[in-house]
Amino acid sequence: MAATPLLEVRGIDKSFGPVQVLHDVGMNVYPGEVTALVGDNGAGKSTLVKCVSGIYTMDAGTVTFDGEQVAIHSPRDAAALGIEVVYQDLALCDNLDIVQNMFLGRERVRGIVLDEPTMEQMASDTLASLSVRTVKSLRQLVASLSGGQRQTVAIAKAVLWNSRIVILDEPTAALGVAQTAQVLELVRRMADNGLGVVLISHNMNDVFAVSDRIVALYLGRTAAQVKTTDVTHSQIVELITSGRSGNLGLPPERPAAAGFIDITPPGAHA
Ligand SMILES: Nc1ncnc2c1ncn2[C@@H]1O[C@H](COP(=O)(O)OP(=O)(O)OP(=O)(O)O)[C@@H](O)[C@H]1O
Repeated sequence: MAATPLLEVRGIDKSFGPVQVLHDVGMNVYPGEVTALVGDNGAGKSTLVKCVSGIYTMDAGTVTFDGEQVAIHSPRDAAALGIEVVYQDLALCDNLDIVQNMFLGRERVRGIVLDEPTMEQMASDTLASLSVRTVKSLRQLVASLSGGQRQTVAIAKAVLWNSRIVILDEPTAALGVAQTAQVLELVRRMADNGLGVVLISHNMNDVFAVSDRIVALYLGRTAAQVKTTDVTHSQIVELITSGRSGNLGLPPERPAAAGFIDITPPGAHA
């Protein structure tokens, strides 16, 4: 596990008109780790991710990437840093095959024709790097894939672009037990390959099965950022539902009002 965050967001405020949705939000994402982003419906998870991925402009706050403060004004800025988001609807085209989907909008060309062999090789290498064995042919239409396979293609598509951080929005929400296990394995493997992975999830089993850290949002504020091994299911549920957990033993010098709480003892990140 890394000592230095790959992505560090601090003090993010975001309002829609008169309604402030994010208040002084902070989150660290470490390379080689899965950071679960949890919170009740409307807590601000999607809004935070949209700020980090350049879809929304934040009203205040800083983003540090790889130790340098950066400005993310558009999805293009985020992609240039290697931040990719896999949304719940997956945005795959049913009438295209796996390779076509993975390169959609970023096709490789040789001269005036598409460089199919290179794209196929890159798609194949990416799936192999993730140890994906569930896809039979790269030329299969996405329409013929199961939910888990579609999720796999969407994740591989995000990983393909020299990504450093991949943010997954509820990747197992529509999946059965076996497919959920496969996708969680994939999530773990991405982190093991050195990526910083952010997993938005309402499913505490998934969160505890695969994450290294948990960031809990409550009513648009960071209620806690903790190592997964330092907390229990019920403490996280308490944080999600009330914004506090009496059992967490938060240090008094870092009260909840600071908006960013990391109960990991200093030096224990490594
Ligand atoms: N474009 C928008 N305009 C106005 N309000 C918005 C907009 N997007 C989100 N909100 C509001 O911001 C708050 C946070 O929403 P957000 O979608 O970020 O929460 P979430 O934690 O992702 O929830 P869920 O788990 O239900 O997806 C909600 O009260 C929501 O109604």
